Amino acid sequence: MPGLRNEDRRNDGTIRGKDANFSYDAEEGILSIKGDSWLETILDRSVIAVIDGEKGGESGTKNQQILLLSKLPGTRYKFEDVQATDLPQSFIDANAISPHFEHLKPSRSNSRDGGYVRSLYVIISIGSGTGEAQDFFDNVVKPAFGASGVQPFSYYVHTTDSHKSIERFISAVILPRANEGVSQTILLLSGDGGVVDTVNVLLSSKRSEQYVKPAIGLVSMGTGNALANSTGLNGDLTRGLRHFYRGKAHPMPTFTATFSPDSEILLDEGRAAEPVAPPAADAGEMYGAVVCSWALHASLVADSDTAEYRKFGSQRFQMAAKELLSPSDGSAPHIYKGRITLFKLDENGHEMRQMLNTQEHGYILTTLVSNLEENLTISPHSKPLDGQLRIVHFGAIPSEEVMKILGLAFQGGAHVGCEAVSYESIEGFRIEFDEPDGRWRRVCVDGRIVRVGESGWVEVRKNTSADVLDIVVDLEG
Ligand SMILES: Nc1ncnc2c1ncn2[C@@H]1O[C@H](COP(=O)(O)OP(=O)(O)OP(=O)(O)O)[C@@H](O)[C@H]1O
Repeated sequence: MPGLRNEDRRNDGTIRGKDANFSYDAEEGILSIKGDSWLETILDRSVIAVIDGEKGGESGTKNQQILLLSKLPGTRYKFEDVQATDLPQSFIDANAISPHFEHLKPSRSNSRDGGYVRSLYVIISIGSGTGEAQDFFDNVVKPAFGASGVQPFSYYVHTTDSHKSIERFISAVILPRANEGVSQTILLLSGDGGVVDTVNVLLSSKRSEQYVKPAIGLVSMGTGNALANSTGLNGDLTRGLRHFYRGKAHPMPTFTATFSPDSEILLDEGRAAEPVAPPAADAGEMYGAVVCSWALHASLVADSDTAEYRKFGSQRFQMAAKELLSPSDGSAPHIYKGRITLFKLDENGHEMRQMLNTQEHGYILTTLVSNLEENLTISPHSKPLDGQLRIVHFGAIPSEEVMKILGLAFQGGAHVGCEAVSYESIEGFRIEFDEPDGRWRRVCVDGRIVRVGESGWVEVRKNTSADVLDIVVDLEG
């Protein structure tokens, strides 16, 4: 790498108490370690962070810690606090713990009554994905915190005990303190659901003048992990923990979906429902950070949200899509009917409305993120946290063509080049449904399903003024 002195990349030092020669390949992110009769390599992608010590003693030796994660067979991980001296400076720089992480260590100076003020929370969503969150906390997060000076007495752990658990915790603990002006950080071990629950509580509640946005770190434990996959949090081997140690807080883009009064959120695999709108209100609001869709996408998310389908992980979406496109009873795939109006800005920044010229639809989805799953690039032009709402739409086209388009979405988002697909940046949209059967009026807001009332409507807009939450991400990493 130009500009680097050789000793930045190559050093003699020690690791785990043994003499070693280090050489660091900054392009590949690989530290090669040569001992007497052994060799080891450490990938940046497996390093949560490096903590650099002070120079000490007459020799001027520098002590360092590498917080290292190794994947064991199956879903388990091993954390190691590797003690080293005189690591190459370029390796330290590429993996250094963020100065912002220091704020997570409590100090008496910000205490209220001589004790420590706890403003770090860990939420373990044990229902996420395939249920790895508790194990990851016990075997990785807790020891990594300990190794970096964040002791158990200085943070509060909340383990979920129901699907309402995160919402209740945010309402009862985080929101009141944010309204008192306390700066809080939450490490969330969950899928998108935990973030969306947090966004919904914060956006739907009254916030005081003193409100201080909480910051969340995300350890991705879900099935789709759209947020983690779209912000780069899943780009390493630490499930996002590396970003929590090395990143900075960035505003989290969100949108509001407003529904006509008799719309209901479906619960318990569609067997139960609760109204979106409070009683007597003329509309109900929900908030999202990922996606709002209708037609094929919403139907496949809804149909596949059963205990039976969930066993198949993210495969469940493709299985449900197949059934919708080629129903096993031999019937034709459904054509979704409704009027769609897009809200866009003209060149002077004024909002204008554009009605789609077809009232028959196959797919309509608007999103703030690039990837709905690791390999499903639904919006290839979206950049991490860019705050742009983008729409993907196609009309009623044959199932074979739909399959082809969906397949291209798994090839880096090539579907947006198809003639049948329209793809652009918008401020929002409105759908007025023309569907007598409630099954085809199901709308997906970040995985939750709303059945819009008959002849009802939904309006989605990105939130340009309400900025209620930060997310800790290392966008340069
Ligand atoms: N202890 C629990 N009991 C019942 N439900 C829970 C519990 N913990 C979490 N849940 C629920 O499980 C669901 C998990 O959602 P989450 O988004 O975290 O994971 P996912 O759906 O697997 O991933 P993704 O949204 O990224 O695809 C949420 O609805 C959450 O409220």
